[in-house]
Amino acid sequence: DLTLNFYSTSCPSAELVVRNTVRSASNMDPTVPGKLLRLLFHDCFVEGCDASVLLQGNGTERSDPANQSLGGFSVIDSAKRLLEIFCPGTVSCADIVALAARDAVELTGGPVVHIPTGRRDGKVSSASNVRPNIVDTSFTMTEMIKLFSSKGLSLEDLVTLSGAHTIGAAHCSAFSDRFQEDSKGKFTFIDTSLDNGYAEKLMKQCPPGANPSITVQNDPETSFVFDNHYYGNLLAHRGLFQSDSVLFTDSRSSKQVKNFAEDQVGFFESWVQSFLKLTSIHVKTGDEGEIRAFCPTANA
Ligand code: HEM
Ligand SMILES: [Ca+2]
Ligand SMILES: [Ca+2]
Repeated sequence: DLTLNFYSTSCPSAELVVRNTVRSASNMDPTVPGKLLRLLFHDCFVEGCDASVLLQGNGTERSDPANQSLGGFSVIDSAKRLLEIFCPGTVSCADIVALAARDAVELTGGPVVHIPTGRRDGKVSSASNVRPNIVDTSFTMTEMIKLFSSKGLSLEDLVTLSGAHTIGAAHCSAFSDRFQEDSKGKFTFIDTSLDNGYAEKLMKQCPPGANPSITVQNDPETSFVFDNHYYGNLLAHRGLFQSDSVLFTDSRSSKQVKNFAEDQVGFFESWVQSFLKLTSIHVKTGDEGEIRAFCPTANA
């Protein structure tokens, strides 16, 4: 099992080193926290929270198109490099990913979460495991509930963890399925439930043929602050992805969305619980897996 302060004797500075690395990287590049938080999600949903998402090479998870827009790898590598100096062969990459995401939330104003550690690094990473385990923005509510429940996460966890979209950014391609090109080459929004002003703004930011590297902010007013503003957006019909909007349009979750929009403390309390569940999915402990020496490759 995971335990609080797993490294207290083997590597007392472990959590501090991760925190300082995340802090200085985020100070230099404010897009870092969003990247680290999403990296955790994509790690934990595929093979559990085991750093499988970090492995490089042909046919690994990282090579799957669904993972092309992930980032934050260099921050994890920097923390690992330091930890290998202080306490060689001790702190897993899986724990670094979880701690870094936890710190990213706290650094952007979100709740403090004390997470247990002791995760071991996996040796399996296969691109073919990515699609069946990662939610696509086109998923229906029922499909999302089903996938989350296969990870031990409830509908309430789904609504809470989607609140991660209060920070970070997305590429135009991530929501282009909500646009439609008419016969004159004019783009319109298919999804008429979307706020008009917001839809127009998005279409301006992502014109046809736009540079594929352009990103838009998930939560335009406070995209660098971990707050409950995301839920206010959903109420105002300004959810960026179809999978965000549906949380408010579906009667199974609309009440929770409304509650969180009105009550940031309630959202934060729920976040702590759901984040603990997310970071515990299928963890490897004891003598399972290994402690990698270098996060992008399994030990020889
Ligand atoms: C519930 C279904 C979810 C879907 C369909 C979804 C989908 C997406 C997509 C398409 C992007 C944009 C990626 C890009 O174009 O660069 C994104 C960004 C992001 N997602 Fe999610 N996501 C979901 C849940 C989550 C969860 C549970 C978390 C974490 C707890 C999360 C954290 C993030 C973050 C922080 C970003 C911003 C990344 C950045 O700034 O680079 N998402 N998500
Ligand atoms: Ca994994
Ligand atoms: Ca925000």
